[in-house]
Amino acid sequence: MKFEDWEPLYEEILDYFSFDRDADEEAARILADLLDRDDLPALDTLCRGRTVTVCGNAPCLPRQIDRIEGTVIAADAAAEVLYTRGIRPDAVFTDLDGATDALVEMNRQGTVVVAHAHGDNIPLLRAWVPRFSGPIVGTTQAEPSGRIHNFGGFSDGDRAVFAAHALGAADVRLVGFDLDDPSVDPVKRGKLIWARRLLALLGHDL
Ligand SMILES: Nc1ncnc2c1ncn2[C@@H]1O[C@H](COP(=O)(O)OP(=O)(O)OP(=O)(O)O)[C@@H](O)[C@H]1O
Ligand SMILES: Nc1nc2c(c(=O)[nH]1)N=C(CO)CN2
Ligand SMILES: [Mg+2]
Repeated sequence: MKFEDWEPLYEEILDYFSFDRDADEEAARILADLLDRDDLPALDTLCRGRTVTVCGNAPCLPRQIDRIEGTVIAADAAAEVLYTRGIRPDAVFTDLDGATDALVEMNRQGTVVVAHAHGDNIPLLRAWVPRFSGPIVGTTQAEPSGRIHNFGGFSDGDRAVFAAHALGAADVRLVGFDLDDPSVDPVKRGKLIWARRLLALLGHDL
């Protein structure tokens, strides 16, 4: 999605959650300074013309693992659910609130980390980004610039789906998405409401 098409949705999201655009922009600048590389070509190769399965972290994910096909992209903590079951994801979209040493190890083995900067994760960016030795791509939900990309989408899972489409995946499948999950807290509930609206724009009706 082009930023000019994303920006009105982004403004609505900022308003909905009372997030601060200046803080998001500051986070993007900090991430740009922390990164010495842009492994977008690796992420592009994983997606372009391929079947891509994006794994969300709903409680149903373990039961749906047998539906995974093609390139495996995990949304944040879904990566560990997969890894502990013998699947190392090809890429992980994360704002680093679910980051662990296991993600550093997956990245060392070749998993592309797609690290997202926003106004509420600046300390996490500083703590984790320097630890990744493998392929890494930086994203923002604000205006993209240089090596900091914006494919559209908001939460880790829907950003992964937006990126797969933007990078020319032939088919994008979703597993581990339960947008009516009653076990989530109110902020997460809001994020899942937005996920449903955003994913519908790409033809994923969940
Ligand atoms: N029922 C669900 N509970 C949690 N995540 C879900 C669910 N359904 C889909 N997802 C997707 O899986 C992603 C990763 O989930 P995780 O529990 O790791 O969340 P998170 O890192 O706290 O999310 P975020 O940082 O995006 O708020 C979410 O961002 C969301 O897009
Ligand atoms: N400012 C801000 N932006 C976000 C946040 C958040 O908590 N704060 N959570 C997100 C979910 O991945 C995505 N973007
Ligand atoms: Mg997260």
